[in-house]
Amino acid sequence: MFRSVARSAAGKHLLRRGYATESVPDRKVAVLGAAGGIGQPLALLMKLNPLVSQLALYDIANTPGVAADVSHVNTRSKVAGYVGEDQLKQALEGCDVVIIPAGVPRKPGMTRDDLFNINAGIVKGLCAAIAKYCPNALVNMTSNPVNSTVPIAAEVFKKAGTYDEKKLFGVTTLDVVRAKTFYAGKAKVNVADVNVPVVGGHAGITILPLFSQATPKANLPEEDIKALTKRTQDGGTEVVEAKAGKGSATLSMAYAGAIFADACLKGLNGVPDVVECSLSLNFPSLLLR
Ligand SMILES: NC(=O)C1=CN([C@@H]2O[C@H](COP(=O)(O)OP(=O)(O)OC[C@H]3O[C@@H](n4cnc5c(N)ncnc54)[C@H](O)[C@@H]3O)[C@@H](O)[C@H]2O)C=CC1
Ligand SMILES: O=C([O-])CC(=O)C(=O)O
Repeated sequence: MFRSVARSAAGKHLLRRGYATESVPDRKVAVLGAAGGIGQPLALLMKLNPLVSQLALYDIANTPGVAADVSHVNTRSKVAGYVGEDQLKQALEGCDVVIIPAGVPRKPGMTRDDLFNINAGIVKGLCAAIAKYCPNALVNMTSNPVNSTVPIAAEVFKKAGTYDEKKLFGVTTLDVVRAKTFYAGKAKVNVADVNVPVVGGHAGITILPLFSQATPKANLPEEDIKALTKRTQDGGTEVVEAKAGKGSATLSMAYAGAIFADACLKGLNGVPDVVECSLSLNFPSLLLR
């Protein structure tokens, strides 16, 4: 299991498109788990994205209120809230991108793997519905443990005959966001100029920030690189402990999820050279090594 780079398959004839609403195609995005700690700010950020024309907010509870609230923001997309399994079909039909932050977050003392029993079942059910109602959508898996929920989704899609490895992503953008922030602080460079590729998975030592490839170059000493690597790997735990039982990262995760979804939409729209790290099962032969 390792991380791949999501690239747009841009045809030569496709123009780089900006954000002018008149020129961008219609795109439907669904957020599953939209009433949660990540779901709500993510819904707002996707409402602010001019590449989205329809925004479907699905949860097992509380989405009518979230949808009514977000729908008043004066941006392009039309917002609809869907609540309960009976409305999942409507939420998913016609989707181009489905973002899944549904499931329980961890508390201090837990690992992401401790969430497996509950979240595996949630993700399995949602992916079965995706296979049925929007089999061509890009799926941005956010629910933890991402290292396991992505393979679960892949198996559900394989069983349904809809699996496309290029369309299933484990959202690891928060590791990139953290690596960029921590590196900029240590290297004393403008964070807006920083790029740090992060490969691997999304738990502990499977998170591999490549500070040797970071730009702008800073020639940090080995001990600084080690400390930055550890802080990036432990970033989720840092937030879980600071929240002291009230959940895990939500705001920074919503930001990261919105960045990754925006990259997906740009890729679908044919924008060239869109590059974001994500967990992918694209190269299964590497799993055997
Ligand atoms: N990939 C990453 O980098 C990160 C992943 N996470 C993960 O994201 C997940 C969500 O975290 P939070 O939003 O903080 O949790 P939360 O508990 O605040 O929200 C989760 C939402 O999922 C909903 N939900 C539960 N079962 C559902 C189902 N069957 N269908 C649709 N919605 C359902 C709940 O009603 C709730 O509104 C957790 O598993 C957490 O570990 C959190 C931070 C970063
Ligand atoms: O640590 C957690 O449980 C949530 C998460 O994945 C992160 O913040 O990276």
